Amino acid sequence: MIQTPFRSLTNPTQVLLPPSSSSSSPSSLRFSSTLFSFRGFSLSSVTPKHKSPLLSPLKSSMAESQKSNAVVEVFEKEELPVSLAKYVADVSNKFTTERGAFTVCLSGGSLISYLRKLLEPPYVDSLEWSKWHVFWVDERVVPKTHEDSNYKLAYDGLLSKVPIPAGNVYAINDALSAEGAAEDYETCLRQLVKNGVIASSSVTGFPKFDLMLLGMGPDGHVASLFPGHPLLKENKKWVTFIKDSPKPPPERITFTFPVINSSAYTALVVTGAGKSDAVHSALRGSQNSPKLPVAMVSPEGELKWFLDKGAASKL
Ligand SMILES: O=C1O[C@H](COP(=O)(O)O)[C@@H](O)[C@H](O)[C@H]1O
Repeated sequence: MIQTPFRSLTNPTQVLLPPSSSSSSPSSLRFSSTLFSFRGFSLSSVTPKHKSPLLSPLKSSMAESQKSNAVVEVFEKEELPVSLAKYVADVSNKFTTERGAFTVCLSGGSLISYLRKLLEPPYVDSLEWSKWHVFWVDERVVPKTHEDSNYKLAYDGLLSKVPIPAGNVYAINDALSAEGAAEDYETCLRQLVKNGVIASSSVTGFPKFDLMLLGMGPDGHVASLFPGHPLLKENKKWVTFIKDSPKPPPERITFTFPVINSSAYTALVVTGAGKSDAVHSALRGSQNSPKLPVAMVSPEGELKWFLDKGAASKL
């Protein structure tokens, strides 16, 4: 399937962060005081709600790793979940219409609470939930009933409240070891690619999920891919495991970067001043500084950052 640019993701209440115009950046970015565009994808209807220092051109460039198909938006606290719900709904509508299925990957942590507006009108009644197929970007190797389970978090906060068929929710097998659960999950994904539920990237050969919803830890980790960990270099497996996660619980399974970076649409949802250093490093860091995992998110499709003012405070 050929992906066409998706053009209905604007919201007139957001502040945009301009990429640098000086540039050792590989991107072909244009910036004016209220809009910037990527590969001709122009956010021309965006009107900033308030004037922000972020709107003045900055000298530094976007980190080399962040491709030109990235959009960064900074939201007022209450507006982030509103805009995120619209974004998810737009991507869902695109894929349910085009191919009769929507494959979406969830992270754990704070992300789930930012999806809360999907549970309200118009989305709760209008989305084609029966066509959703839900996966986890990463999961902790604990029983599904455990407080640390990303499945439980998503089930309690979202999945139990919408009519997604149980068979379309792909939780890990929590009876297996970390290694076994990762293998089992990859086998499941391979089967779903074979029968056409999950698309396949013609560029990378890895599964191409319709939407990847990522969070980020204060240390810059995404999924369960932590700074300096050898798993950052995994380039063959689709799903792998970690037994020494610096953030508890220690045993987890996680998508690898080739899978994360093959997705059609990716949202990186990052809030709080405690994450501002990592955000700065990813978006403004010099090409010579060590790359945080979040800076390695560089998808084949479109990447959109959803930041609050705290997370954006050092940009
Ligand atoms: O451990 C994890 O942390 C990250 C970030 O969580 P947050 O609460 O700081 O947003 C999350 O994206 C990941 O899925 C989770 O397993």
